[in-house]
Order: sequence, then C-alpha cells, then structure tokens
Amino acid sequence: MDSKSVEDMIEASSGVHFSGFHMDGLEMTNTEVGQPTTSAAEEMCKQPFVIGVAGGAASGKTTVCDMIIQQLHDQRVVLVNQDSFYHDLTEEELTRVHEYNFDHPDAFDTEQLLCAMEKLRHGQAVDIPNYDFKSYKNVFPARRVNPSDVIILEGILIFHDPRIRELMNMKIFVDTDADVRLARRIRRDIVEKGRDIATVLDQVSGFLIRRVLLMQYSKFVKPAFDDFILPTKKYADIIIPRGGDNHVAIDLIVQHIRTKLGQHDLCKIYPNLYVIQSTFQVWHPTHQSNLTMGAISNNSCLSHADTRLFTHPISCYACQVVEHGLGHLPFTEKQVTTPTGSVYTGVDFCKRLCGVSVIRSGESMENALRACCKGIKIGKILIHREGDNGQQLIYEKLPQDISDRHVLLLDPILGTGNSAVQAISLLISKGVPESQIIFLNLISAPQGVHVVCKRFPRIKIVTSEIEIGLNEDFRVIPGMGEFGDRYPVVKLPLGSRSAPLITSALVSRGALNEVGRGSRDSRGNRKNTSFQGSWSSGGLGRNAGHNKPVCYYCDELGHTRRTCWKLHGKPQQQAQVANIATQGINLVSTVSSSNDKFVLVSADEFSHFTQYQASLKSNPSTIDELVYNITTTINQASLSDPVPIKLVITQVYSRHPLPAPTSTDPSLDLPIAVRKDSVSVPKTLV
Ligand SMILES: Nc1ncnc2c1ncn2[C@@H]1O[C@H](COP(=O)(O)OP(=O)(O)O)[C@@H](O)[C@H]1O
Ligand SMILES: Nc1ccn([C@@H]2O[C@H](COP(=O)(O)O)[C@@H](O)[C@H]2O)c(=O)n1
Repeated sequence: MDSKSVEDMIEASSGVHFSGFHMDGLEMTNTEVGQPTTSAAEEMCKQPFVIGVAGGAASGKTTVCDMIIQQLHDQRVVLVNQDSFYHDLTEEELTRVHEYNFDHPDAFDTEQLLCAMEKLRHGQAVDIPNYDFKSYKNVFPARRVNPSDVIILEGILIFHDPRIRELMNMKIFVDTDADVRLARRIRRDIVEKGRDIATVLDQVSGFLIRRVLLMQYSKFVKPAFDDFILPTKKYADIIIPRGGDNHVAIDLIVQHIRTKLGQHDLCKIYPNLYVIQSTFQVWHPTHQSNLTMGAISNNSCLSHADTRLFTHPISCYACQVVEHGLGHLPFTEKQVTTPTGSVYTGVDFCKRLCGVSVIRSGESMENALRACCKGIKIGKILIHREGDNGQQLIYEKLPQDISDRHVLLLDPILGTGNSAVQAISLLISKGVPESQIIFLNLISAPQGVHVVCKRFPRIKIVTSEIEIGLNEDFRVIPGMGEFGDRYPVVKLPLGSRSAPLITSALVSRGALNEVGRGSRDSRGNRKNTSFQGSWSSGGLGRNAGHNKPVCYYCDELGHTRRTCWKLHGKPQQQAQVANIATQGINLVSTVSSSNDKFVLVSADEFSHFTQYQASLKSNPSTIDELVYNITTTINQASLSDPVPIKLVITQVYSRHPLPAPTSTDPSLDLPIAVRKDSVSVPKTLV
C-alpha cells in the first residue's frame, strides 16, 4: 500500500462514516468512501520505526548509528545513508570537481531518497544506490535493503526536506564542535574517502591536499553547515553533544526505541497518543462487553449486584484510562503529615479541571472520573451523527469557565474520529487551549487516531486498546458495536440528576422517537447515521413531540424498523404486537419469525416513561426512583459459533423507594435500560 492509499483511507474515513459527521468548515474532506479495509488498517499499523540522524559532516553520525544498531542487536534494523543519494557528476562537473558544492541540498537526489524511504516504510525492499566517493558516481551493484522494524536514515541534510522529516518517528541531531569536525574530516577524507595523492591533486604533497580540503571546507562545507544544516537542528527531538562519546544519550535513545517497538505502532507515529499498558489481568474491553452481554442475556435471574459485577471490568478499564489521563495533568508537589507523624510527599493535581462527556456512551465513563476526582464538574456534549449533511451539535452544557480548565473529554470509542473532532473543535471554540484537552477513550480505530492526532497534535489521547480498523459500516472491528448498546447497564450515580442519561437510554431501545433522518442504502437501512442520544423527546424531528417509537424505514409511528412489516413482510405464525404502544397491551412477549432480532416495548413502558418525563419536569428526583426490571431470553442454536442473542424487555416498572446503596459500594447505580440490538457471544466467553 502506498502512502496515497493511507492518506485516502484517512480522508475517506473523514467523509462518509459511521460514528461522525461531516465537518463543514473544519477542513474535513467530504469524499465518497473507498471502504477502509482491515488489511489496509493492519498495514498502516505495521510501519517501521524511522529514526533520522543529522549533523555536520564528520560529527559522528555514522558512529552514533552503529552504536544504536549494535545495542538493538535483537531487532531488524537497516541503515540508509543520505550520501548514497548524491547525484552523479556530469563530465563537465567532474573537470571542475572542486567547485562543486557537495554540501548543498541540491547535491542530493531527494526524490529518489523519498521514494526509497516510502517503499521501506510500507514493507517493500529497495535498491539503494552505491555512491563511490572516488569517482563521484553511483557504481554497481546497488545495495538491496529489506524492510525492517527500525530504519535509520543518516545524513547531513536529512532534516532539510519536510517530506523526509515527516517520515521520521524520532529525529536526532549529533552536535559536535566545528573544530573537532574539521580535524576528523581532514583525516577521514584522506584515509577513508580515498582522497589520496593520485586522485585528489595528482602528485601534490600532503600539505597541498590539506589546503584543498580546507579550501573546500571554508568555501562550501562551513557555509552550508551554517545555512542549511544548523537551521535543521530545531527539528531534532534529541540533540547529542559529543556524538558517540555520549554513552548516556545513546543508552536512553535505545531504551526509548525499545519501548516504542513494544508499543502499538501508532504511538510511534503520534507522540500525543498513549495506549495504556496491558496488565494481562483485565480483559480486553471487547471481550468484556461480549461477556457482559452474554451473561446478562443468558441469565434472566441476574441480580442487580450480579449485573454490577459483570459490568465492573469495563468500569475498571475506564478507571485505568482516567487515572492515566490524570497523570498528564500539571501537578504540584504536596506534603501531608500522616496520623503517625510521618511526612508523605505526593502530588496535587491542578485545581482547574473538568470532565466533558459525549452523550450517550461517554456517560459510561463518568463514574470512573467521579471515582478518581470527587466532585468534579462534568459538562455534556450531544452530537447527532449523520452521514450526508447532518452534522449537528444538538446540545452542549459546559462549565462557563471551561476555557480556564483542563478538560478530560470522555467517549469510550474513537471510530472514524469525526465525532471526536466535532467535540474537540467545540471545546477549542469555547477557548480551551488544545494542549489542555485530554481525550479519554477505551477503544480506538487507527483511522480515528490518525484523524484526531493529525488535526490536533497538541491534545493528548489516552486509550486502552487500538483495534484493527473499521468495517464497511464504519464500526470499530472487532470492537463492540455501539458502546451505549453493549454496555447494557447505564449507570446513574445515586443522587445525580442525569436526565439525558435515562432519556438517551430509552431512545436507544426505540422507546423514544428518534431524531434526524439519515439517508438509506438500497436495502432500506439507514446509512451512516447514528444517534448518540437525545436530550428531549420533543421538538427535534418530524415526528417529534410524542412518546412513540418511529420506524426508520417507513417513518410511521408505533413500531421500529426491526418490526416493520413494510420492510420485513408480515409474519404469519404469530400474533403481531408491533404496535403495542398504541394498542395498550400491558405485557409484551415476542417471538421472532426471522433471524432478525428485535425488542418490543410495552405500552406500560411508554406510559411509564411519559409519566417519568412529566414528573421530571415537576420533580427532578424521580430519576433516582426508577428501576427497570429487565428479563431476557436467549435463542441460540449452538455455542460453537458466535450466535445472536435476542433480548426481550418484557416489563418495565418503577419501585418506590429505591433500595439504599450499601456503604461499601458508593457507586451502586441503577440499571436503566437494555437496548434492542443483539450481540454475538463467542463460545469461549459464555
Ligand atoms: N567520538 C569519536 N572520537 C574519535 N573519533 C571519532 C569519534 N566519532 C567519530 N570519529 C571519527 O570521525 C570520523 C567521522 O565520524 P563519522 O561517524 O563517520 O561521522 P559522520 O558520519 O557524521 O560523517 C570517522 O573517521 C570516525 O572514526
Ligand atoms: N563526492 C563527495 C561527496 C560528499 N563529500 C562530502 O561528504 C560530506 C558528507 O559526508 P558525511 O559522511 O560527513 O555525512 C559532505 O560534507 C561533503 O562535502 C565529499 O567530500 N565528496
């Protein structure tokens, strides 16, 4: 895959997408998607670690590279020298070789170098020219270089061209005194580069040779160093004084390379991306989600406590990510005296801090944030994700002084990156400096990482997992679908008044009318349109203002697309309960006549929710008094393959008053709703 296809993929994922929307005016390309493939995403992840080593001639670049390669003995490392890409001298230039400036950027065939580096980065072998310092020409054979885990590119002017700089994951500048460089150069040019008496000056004395070399130095080498090489020092990530003598610097560099090689490849590309190290004790979030869903679906008798237990590892992930994120905040040293009189020196996080969650899935991380930062202010952003032209920020409620705060942005899934870009852009438009935003998520697709990191190089992204990529529906694969669906127990801290949370949970299972009409594909599926939740049930959509489900397919009230007869045909063998909400049936049981999965929502549910909404207006505390008793059935033929599980919400009722939370578990939260979609549960996880 060439660089263009990578770019295309990134661009494409910014266009039509699953989890975001187009960014008019935000420099996002609204192109038709070439479907991002898994292999493309995987290939993107396999890029080698590219190190650039620049510095003046004879500063010790080659020596430093050799030491790095030696210490990285168990890695596949390849060294590419910029000298190999010198232009051949023409016959005319050869006659006046001492007037030729070998230290000017034009002396190199930069296009060829770029092409070779691109190929190596994308796993292709290349033939590197074999430059002969005696004849000033390329000689045969060329050197065949195979792709490697680490590519080191070394040369006096490798930081000069921005296109080459951009290929590098680490830039080192070897900084050696000018007089030391000159002395080494004269010695080396005579001994190593074959500038012996015969080739250089035809039978002149050694004294004259040195004079010629000094003339070349003062005429070309030194001015070129001052004009072209030294100015590129500012691009270096690391400056090594004394070159190969600086063992401490080289040890640190090797250590860093080893760490980066052990990390996800995207971390090599983006220094602002942090993938938290796996402890091997917590499950992968995707598996955990499957397990959670499977457990709940399999066992209709799961108690509230069981449900909390099963969802706990997801919260664990969120806590880990939050804790890691907090580590990026500025802090001050603080000393406390313990009751035993000893003094403990710790750190105090910056006071000006807030969370912002992207409704609805981001809310699942709020508890983790609250657990780590008691009393933290949390703002909300509600985004309507639509494929074609529906980019909408539906709702935002942010602390007024947010521009003075460091912001922890919460959204568990980074897919295409478009929602994240929208959310981050909003924060920036509110005056939050980019460098004060830390984006916390649990699962990221490489495409989203590229989009966000490229656009906002100064924010920090902390994630617990980078997945393979996006599927044709722009969902993260393997991932866990829509996080809000797969994290079935939406937690609501006791005492909180999180109206959007409960509302959006109900929206998600079709209990509320949905807002926004996405375009449909040929099968009548909504295309690239997703909905993250709604603050209000009324006023936003065409069929808004009522509390009945709306079918995406036919736009009729009272049923959803999953049970739409116009779409699926009328089932023959069972009583239809699709329009239950309007028929006033109290308890609903469902049987699926096809492989499709659906959840029907009872009239009770609707009336209950209507009541809830009404009561919310008059008495916000009602939220805490809702408990939904959810039972589930499972219909699975065999466990050998992932199987769809049918979730059926059979009854919804409220209980007054709530059971009190136990003092040992202050995070005892209320299950609010289960969403309609089925999930696949691999056998091993059931
Ligand atoms: N730390 C050092 N001490 C002594 N000689 C050195 C040192 N580093 C490099 N050299 C010598 O200086 C010359 C140039 O070093 P080299 O690593 O080839 O520099 P560059 O690649 O920057 O041109 C070589 O002859 C090398 O042996
Ligand atoms: N035919 C040539 C080509 C280049 N040079 C000099 O080599 C220096 C670069 O080599 P490093 O190993 O130091 O990177 C550069 O200063 C050129 O002037 C040369 O002498 N003859």
